[in-house]
Amino acid sequence: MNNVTAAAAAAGDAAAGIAGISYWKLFATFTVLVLVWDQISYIQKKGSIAGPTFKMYPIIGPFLESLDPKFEEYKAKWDSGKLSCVSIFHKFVVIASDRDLSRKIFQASQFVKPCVVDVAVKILRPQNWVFLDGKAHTDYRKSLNGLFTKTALAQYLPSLEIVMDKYMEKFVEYSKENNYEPRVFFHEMREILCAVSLRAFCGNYITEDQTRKIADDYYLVTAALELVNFPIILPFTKTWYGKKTADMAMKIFENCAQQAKDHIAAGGEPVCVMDAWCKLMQDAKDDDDEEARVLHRQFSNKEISEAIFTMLFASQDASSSLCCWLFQLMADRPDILAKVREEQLAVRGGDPTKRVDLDMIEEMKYTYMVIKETLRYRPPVIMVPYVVKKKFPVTPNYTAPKGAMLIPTLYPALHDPEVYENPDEFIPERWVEGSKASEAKKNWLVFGCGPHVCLGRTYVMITFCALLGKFAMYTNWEHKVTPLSEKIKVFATIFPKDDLLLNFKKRDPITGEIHE
Ligand code: HEM
Repeated sequence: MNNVTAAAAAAGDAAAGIAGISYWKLFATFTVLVLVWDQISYIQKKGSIAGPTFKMYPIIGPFLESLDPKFEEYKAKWDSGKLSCVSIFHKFVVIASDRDLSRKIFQASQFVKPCVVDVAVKILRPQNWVFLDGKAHTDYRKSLNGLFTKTALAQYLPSLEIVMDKYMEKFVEYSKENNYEPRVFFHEMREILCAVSLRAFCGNYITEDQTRKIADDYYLVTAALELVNFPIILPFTKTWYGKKTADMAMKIFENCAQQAKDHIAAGGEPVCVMDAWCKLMQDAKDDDDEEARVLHRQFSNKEISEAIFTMLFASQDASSSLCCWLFQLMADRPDILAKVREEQLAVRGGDPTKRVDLDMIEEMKYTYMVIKETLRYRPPVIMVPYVVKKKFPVTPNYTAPKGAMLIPTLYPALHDPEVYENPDEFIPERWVEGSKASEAKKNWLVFGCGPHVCLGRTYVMITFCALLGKFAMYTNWEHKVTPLSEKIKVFATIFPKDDLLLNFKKRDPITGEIHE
């Protein structure tokens, strides 16, 4: 007898006993029916893919484990089969750990759309563009793409460099206060990334106090939007604090949007994302091209603030993750850092005070490879949850049911030994032009692919080349290696498990001398 018929037979027996019994028996029977239904439903949805034969814990499934996700448990799941599954409460989750299946899911917009936790709609607001699907989403994306082209990014770089300079001083100062003993830098890395992003998005319209407030409180949003969270916002819960923080940030952004509109209306040059957006709107107003007028219609301050919040939301955790691993890896591999330093002086023609620009960044070939390898070795986003809109034949043998969560993974494709020799080693040189790794475009899933591919992917590469370059020249940092440094902690994205113990000192960019 197979599992499905066994469960159905049990349901039949239970139903037969209902007549003429007391309330508690009725209750017990009802409970049994629900439990049996839960197992049958799971077994049917699971079909032939990898996963437990029955739900080990009825109804809840591995809910308790999912509250504290462990990288090793995810990895074991990926290794269990190209498609595997798990069921938590009524949610049936299918995980694809194969490169081609992941790509297929990312690109199947007729069958899937990004999955957001119920509470995200309340925090990011229902009318937010991230919840758009199909053509409406593609059109909105077209209007945002112009804000992240290389030409647009070049305009933001000078003000980003000022933020980087300030944080180099700060990091040295923090270390001095701690007598240059290694201390946790996880929070400081999140702070610098938040400050850099907010300067890129809002320019000088956002004050330092506002930036600090958002940077300090932002983790409340991450915590509120964890995959497993209570869907109703009750006072003083994680989601309540998350919503308060998001509302506070969007209020600030609304105000910045008006200032950007005024600046562009007065003939000012764009120096941040909001400026660039207002300029596109202004130019489109007088444009003969109907499409340009539609794409760059007059967006309200509220709309701009909500879109900017999604950019912060999308960038903050992933960029902080990259930053933590990058500084850890560079400290642990002085040979690689020495090459970065050499290149940084060379692209400035030996003058370290030369301000960074796009042409200079395009010459930073080695630094670029270091960033790329960090993203491959420790991809900040390891999985992206999608939801099935209509029955989706993922393989000839398996159709994902409507309503299931379908999760393409990124990590396995980026550690594929057939493409990346010794995938668990950090080797920037594997990215030289024409190499096997650089030709394997299909494996490069760090930023996803398809209609929702990361909006900030070029921005990430450019800002991190600038950031690493500046820190490498002007500071020296040491990393206290612990048994947990290389272990992975999952907090939306991935971080070193010991929260990154560092100290920073000033460094002379020409002589390499280190000062206390
Ligand atoms: C290391 C840093 C980053 C990583 C690894 C990363 C990765 C990703 C991934 C994997 C996705 C999902 C793609 C898909 O479903 O196909 C995504 C989406 C997105 N990212 Fe990033 N991201 C990073 C930084 C940023 C930054 C700095 C921004 C700022 C603008 C940004 C904006 C977005 C947006 C808006 C989306 C949603 C796009 C859409 O739905 O159309 N990301 N990112």
